Amino acid sequence: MTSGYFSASQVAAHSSENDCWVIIHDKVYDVTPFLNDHPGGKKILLKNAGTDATKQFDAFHGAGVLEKYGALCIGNFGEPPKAGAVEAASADASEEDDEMQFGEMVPFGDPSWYQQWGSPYYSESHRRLRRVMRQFVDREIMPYVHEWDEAKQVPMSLFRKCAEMGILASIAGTGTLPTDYFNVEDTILFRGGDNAIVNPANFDAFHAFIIGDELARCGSGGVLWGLCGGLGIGLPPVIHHGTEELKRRVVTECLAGRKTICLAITEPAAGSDVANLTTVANESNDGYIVNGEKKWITNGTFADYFTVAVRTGGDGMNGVSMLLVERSMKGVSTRQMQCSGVWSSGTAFINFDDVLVPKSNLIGKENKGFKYIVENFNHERMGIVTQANRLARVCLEEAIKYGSKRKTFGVKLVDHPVLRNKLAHMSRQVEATHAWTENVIYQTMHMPEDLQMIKLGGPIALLKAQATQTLEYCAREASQIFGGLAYTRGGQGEKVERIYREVRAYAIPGGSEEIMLDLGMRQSMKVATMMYGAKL
Ligand code: HEM
Repeated sequence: MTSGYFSASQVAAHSSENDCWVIIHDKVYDVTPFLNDHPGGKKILLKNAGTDATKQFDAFHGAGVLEKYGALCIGNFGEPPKAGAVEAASADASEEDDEMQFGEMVPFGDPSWYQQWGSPYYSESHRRLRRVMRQFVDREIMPYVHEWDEAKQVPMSLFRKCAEMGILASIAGTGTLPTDYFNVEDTILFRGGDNAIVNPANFDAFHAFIIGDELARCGSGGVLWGLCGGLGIGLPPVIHHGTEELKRRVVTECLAGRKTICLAITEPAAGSDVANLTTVANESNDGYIVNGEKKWITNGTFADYFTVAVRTGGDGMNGVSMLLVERSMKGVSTRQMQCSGVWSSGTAFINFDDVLVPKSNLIGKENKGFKYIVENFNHERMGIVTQANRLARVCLEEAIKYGSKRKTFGVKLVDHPVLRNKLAHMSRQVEATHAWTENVIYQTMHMPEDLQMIKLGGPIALLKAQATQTLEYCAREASQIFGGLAYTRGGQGEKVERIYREVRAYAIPGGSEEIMLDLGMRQSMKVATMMYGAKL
């Protein structure tokens, strides 16, 4: 893009098939090389050639299109700014960090603390972080999501960019930063001590929440699972229980975005019933010989490392261990599964065929694997809650934006009471889920860890069900509002169509809604009687 300025008459002079310019949102685009490729056709562009086509453009396109086709932009429309105006504008921008207002101000399109509501949870560093994360997602992720989804993979370059930001360390860090395994000074978010966007010494669970929430604005469970689905659940067991050698090698490489890891527990027959898994690791002189199959393994198609639940002992949960299997080991094979959603996350079927794994790849102690798996459940479920509720919010935001421009029978969609009723039900659920999430996050920061396992397990299970049912509701209602546009891939209904297909990828893994609801109540009843003395 150039920074030149063009007047209306200059643009009007370019209105032929060989030389076609249009003005959209005060920018000038030379669409000549794009005429034959325009999905809406050549004619419609020529009809608007040389004019300000903002209104027509907005009627047919989603917000990300201009970002994606930025190369067509040749300059600005109108008069160049007067001297001094640029400095004044940048002074305003630097003050923005302190502002209570941030985002597009679509009602309920962002959490309430973005819209001038007070909150005890957030300070200046949280406000700085949301701004930087938003820029990152808008530039580096949002324009490419559809492409990655169709290609069924996220590029490795995204992992490296997220590592440079410091995002990978935040995802793997279960509420704190694993600073022993990456250099904070190499990251954009955490370098510079007191002058950092977030001083690593002050990093808290709300910073991690903002990172997850802002990432999920991309509107793709595939990208989110692709980036976080292995790292957030496969790496913590290594960080917490791996040998120093494993940590130095594996954790460091994964946090640098050079290698990827996944968690392999679920099996074709046992499903997620860990106590009944059948993948075996038999001890031999040289290590363990692993045989078995794993299914629905997120990131399994591309991961370099597999944190695998294996049977090393007798039946039940006390015979389960965790082993780090490496793709480079002979006998490991993976194939992509064809799923209804989260396409770019690399869901895999995995075969282990006489894989020899050295003893040094044992994670923690033999037959203690079940404990290590359960330990990370709360963290995993809070990650799902964060993503699911933001995806629900994306559906709401998209529906409000689309409903505010689309007219039927001469009336905007949002002016039909029946439509507003849908938006109202979406809004109240998203806001309630967000407030409950913040409350639980606050508890994770102030409650001793051993108590968290007991007291928060039930509420977090219920919260997971709350978030995924909110997502299901919002995806459905947004699809109804978008009509045919949410029934086709790409275009204006792109996010809603994709999210609708991805609902099950949130409602089932990490504990299905049915199990979460039952566990949530059972656990809460137990805590009430045993810890608070309720006479039930
Ligand atoms: C820089 C200029 C433009 C670019 C880069 C562009 C790009 C695109 C893209 C990528 C699509 C596919 C759907 C989507 O991803 O949203 C599309 C569809 C379309 N565009 Fe454009 N477009 C431009 C200008 C215009 C203008 C000025 C009009 C005038 C009305 C127009 C009318 C349409 C129509 C009617 C469709 C089909 C919508 C549908 O399938 O529902 N486009 N355009």
